[in-house]
Amino acid sequence: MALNPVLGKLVSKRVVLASASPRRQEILTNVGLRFEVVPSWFKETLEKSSFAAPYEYAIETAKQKALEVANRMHVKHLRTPDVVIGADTIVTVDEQILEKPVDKQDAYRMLSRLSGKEHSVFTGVAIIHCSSKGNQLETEITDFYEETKVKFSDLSEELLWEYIHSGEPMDKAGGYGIQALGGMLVEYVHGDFLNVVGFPLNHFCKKLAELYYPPPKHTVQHIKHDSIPSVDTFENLSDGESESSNFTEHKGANKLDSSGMCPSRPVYNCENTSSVRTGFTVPLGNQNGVSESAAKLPSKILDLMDGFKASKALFVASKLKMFDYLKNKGPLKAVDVANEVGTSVCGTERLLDACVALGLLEKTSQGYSNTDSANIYLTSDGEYSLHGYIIHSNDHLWPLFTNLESAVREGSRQNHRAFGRKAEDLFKDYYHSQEVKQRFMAAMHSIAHLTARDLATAFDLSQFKSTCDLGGCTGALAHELIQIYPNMKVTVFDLPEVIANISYFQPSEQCAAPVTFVSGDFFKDNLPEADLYILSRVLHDWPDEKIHILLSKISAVCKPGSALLVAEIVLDEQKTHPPRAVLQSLSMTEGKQRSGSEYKQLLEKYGFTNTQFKITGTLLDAVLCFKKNLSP
Ligand SMILES: Cc1cn([C@H]2C[C@H](O)[C@@H](COP(=O)(O)OP(=O)(O)OP(=O)(O)O)O2)c(=O)[nH]c1=O
Repeated sequence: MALNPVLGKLVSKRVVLASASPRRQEILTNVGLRFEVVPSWFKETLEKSSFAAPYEYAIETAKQKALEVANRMHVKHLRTPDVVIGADTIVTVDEQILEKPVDKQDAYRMLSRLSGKEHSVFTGVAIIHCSSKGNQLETEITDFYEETKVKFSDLSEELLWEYIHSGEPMDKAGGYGIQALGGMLVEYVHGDFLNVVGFPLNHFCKKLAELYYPPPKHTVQHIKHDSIPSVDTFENLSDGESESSNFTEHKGANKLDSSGMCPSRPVYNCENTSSVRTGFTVPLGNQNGVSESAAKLPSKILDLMDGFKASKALFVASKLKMFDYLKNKGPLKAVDVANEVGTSVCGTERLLDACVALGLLEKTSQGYSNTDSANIYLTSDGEYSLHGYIIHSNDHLWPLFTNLESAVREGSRQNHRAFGRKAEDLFKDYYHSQEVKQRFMAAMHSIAHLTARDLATAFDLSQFKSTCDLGGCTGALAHELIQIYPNMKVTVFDLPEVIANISYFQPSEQCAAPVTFVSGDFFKDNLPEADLYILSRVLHDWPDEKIHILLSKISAVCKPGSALLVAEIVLDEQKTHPPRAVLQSLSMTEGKQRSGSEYKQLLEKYGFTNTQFKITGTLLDAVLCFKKNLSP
């Protein structure tokens, strides 16, 4: 591939990306670059007014970020990298530099300044070549910047706040992410799209070409910033070494473009487009002082009012295994489904129609059949079956939520009202009644299996030789880890009652290395040795005293440099998003959901630093932190 010779120059080098930005990591990983991530501790506090131009500020910050990492690795960790890459992205509008917003108000201020205008996004990049002479670190610094112009549509107040509440703006310069929801705000992009996302890949490759393939001496005087070799000339570059032979073929740069990722189109307010259904009387006129806009259907509220009916329809159809019958025998008429399931024909027909209305089933003249999603997620043997979790929701969460009013009044869990027993007794029951035990494990397995790939790939975990998933239940995540990191030894540690029942959940095709299951209680027993510990959906469930016991134990067995991966839904700093986490809190377990800064603080208390977050926007986010190195 044409680009290989340039990036191939870095293959034999120890390359470090001095950035916590998941976007930068992704952009460089996508082109097959191998590197370690060591986020910089340099605080972005340079005096902006002391720079003649905004790009100078971005370049200097990038340089300082990279130098801090190079120095720290050299002095503290006694490991001198060959190349350290640092970057800094800023947005400028009306001669003002915008960095990441500090809170929602700040995001609001930034986005309202950008509304309806063109602005510039600058990324400064520093490539530092390091060497060690005696005890001294020697550096050679190359830097550059890239500018991209972006224009925003006019943004309504409502849209601005909806976007801010999505949580997306908070870790991004200018308060938006063009690669995700923020793409909807953008009218046009002039220049390198990836530069806006945080890393100007094209310019970076040209710089490498300049560094590693300097032009013949007699042409040096003709080289200017804007005439460095273009990417399509890279294939002609060769220095006689055959890099391509030891540089593995990799995927193309997956280069995002504004047309593919972020269609420029006007942003519509969904409330305005909701259709008026017949049967509703909507006061449209101005009678009785009711304005036209006040009389619009509040579709969100109406949906919430009906939400419980929809959930229960899904639960009951799942419990009666209707999706299983339809998968195996569909299309079926209501009477056939009723006969299979042993239910009334009229009740079954109503339930099937409700499932069609909810988009779970399809109805034709031949009868009812599953949608593709129903086959995958709703059948009990579907590839990513959520059946177990749906049954848990019906049998366990539904009765608890029925008592929500008492929970709010009393501030406590409602197990005694819902099940006639205290919470602890009930928890013990999970391991006494075989049926309840299987149900609970199936529920945990559903979510673990569905989220396993996202979690296993949220960070590059290839540096860890051994991993222990604490409370890893059926081993769904463990199996995925072995698929992705075949050299990793993975142990699942869970209660004996759980381990005794895992066989049903094991994949039919065994991986190259089997998962090891070890039984024990992570609050009481010794933990297996590992370089990486995982706590997935554990911390939010336990009170502070229990978390103290658990994290103290993990911290005690972790050697410096070992890591802990926490999988939870990370709340935004206001702790009101995403709704799934906030609604889960209502079940009033003794634990709680936490924001990013709360997780960081909690983990630091137990000696874990370098905390990195991967907000997946799906069911679980990932937090990776490392056990602090002892001072040299
Ligand atoms: C404008 C814009 C910025 N960004 C991101 C890129 C950068 O990650 C971030 C700007 O902050 P930076 O300070 O450049 O980088 P960072 O804090 O994320 O990581 P580090 O300092 O450790 O290198 O904003 C987007 O992801 N999309 C966008 O559209």
